[in-house]
Amino acid sequence: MPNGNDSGSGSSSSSSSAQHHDAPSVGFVPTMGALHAGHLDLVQRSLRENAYTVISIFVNPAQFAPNEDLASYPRTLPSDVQALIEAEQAQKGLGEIGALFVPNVQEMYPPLPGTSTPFTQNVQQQEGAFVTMHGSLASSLEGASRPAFFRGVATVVTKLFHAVEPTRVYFGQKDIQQALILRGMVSSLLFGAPGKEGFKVVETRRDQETGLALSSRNAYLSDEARRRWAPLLIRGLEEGRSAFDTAIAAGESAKEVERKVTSTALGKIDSLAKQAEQESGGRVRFEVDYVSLNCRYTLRPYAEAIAAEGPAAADGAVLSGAVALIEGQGEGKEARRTRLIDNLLLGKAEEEILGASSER
Ligand SMILES: Nc1ncnc2c1ncn2[C@@H]1O[C@H](COP(=O)(O)OP(=O)(O)OP(=O)(O)O)[C@@H](O)[C@H]1O
Ligand SMILES: CC(C)(CO)[C@@H](O)C(=O)[O-]
Ligand code: BAL
Repeated sequence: MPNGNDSGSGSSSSSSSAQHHDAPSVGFVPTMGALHAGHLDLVQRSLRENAYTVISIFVNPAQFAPNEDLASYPRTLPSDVQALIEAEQAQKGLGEIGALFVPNVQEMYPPLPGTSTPFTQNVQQQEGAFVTMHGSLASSLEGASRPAFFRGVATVVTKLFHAVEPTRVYFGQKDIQQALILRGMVSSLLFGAPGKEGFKVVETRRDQETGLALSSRNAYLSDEARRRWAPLLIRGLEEGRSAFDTAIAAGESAKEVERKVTSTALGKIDSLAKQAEQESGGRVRFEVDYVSLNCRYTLRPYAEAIAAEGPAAADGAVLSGAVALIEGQGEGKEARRTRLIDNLLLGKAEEEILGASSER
């Protein structure tokens, strides 16, 4: 058991009425379960930096559109619990798991007093309070493809932060837009727990052999698609990163940098997609949703952001992409569609977002 002192590595400057100076620190890792090594990196980091770590597992219906995969989302609670026990046992520091919070829908979306209306995914029929981020951070990229997604995420995370009152919170770089929005929300809504300094973004954990970003939804992929074809997105982004470094070193204009980076990444993705389609005999195909180079602060398109915000926005950027991998199931069976997202933090973005001193 911790001795009641903050075992954190450096005390947070984010004290608030909810965070007494002598109270033990609480790290919080919100998840939707189906835990993998990426989630466990967040848990391990929290265990190292806090006296107590709280993990939540809640498949939040508000962030799924009615046509999305709420019903089929992987739910693996017994093995999740086992993975957390093992992560805690492997932990050498002082921190321990204080709680695993597994609420149900009724608890997270209680009917308003005097009513009994249950939660509905139909946004027009919803009752109660919901949190919406305005501006380019939320309307671009995933926000453009999944219009109710970030409203659902910001709402549930607000409720979770209220329930847990964490000192520090841990989110993955894999969902970079989510992390930047929630960091912005904490600042915009004057959250005390966590405070601004307590918001941590942890580097994306990848498959060692293929570089594929670990993701609960990878469970939808066949073994072959996961090994051979899904890594196409990160291959494309890596080519885009090289193009960024070359274009910046050559002093190209922001518009040229943006054009070269996105066209290089897209070119690589297209050629690998054609190869996948040919070599799989048409069983695997890809649809590109977006490949985009964006400002590391606002997620506005790179050149537009530099024109509006000045040259400081030029020294780094977020290069991200989303593709659907579609696997035919054989005769008479429906094709299975898996949405993959990934990103690279270019130039100064990496250090600024992940933190110079963080153990990655
Ligand atoms: N590969 C990864 N590396 C680091 N963090 C990750 C990784 N994958 C997910 N996370 C982070 O774990 C937290 C919980 O994510 P979530 O439970 O949605 O898992 P997921 O793998 O992202 O699932 P999905 O497939 O639905 O996107 C989020 O902060 C997310 O960014
Ligand atoms: C942050 C989150 C737990 C909110 O449901 C979810 O979007 C996730 O797991 O990334
Ligand atoms: N990891 C983000 C959760 C989602 O895509 O629904």
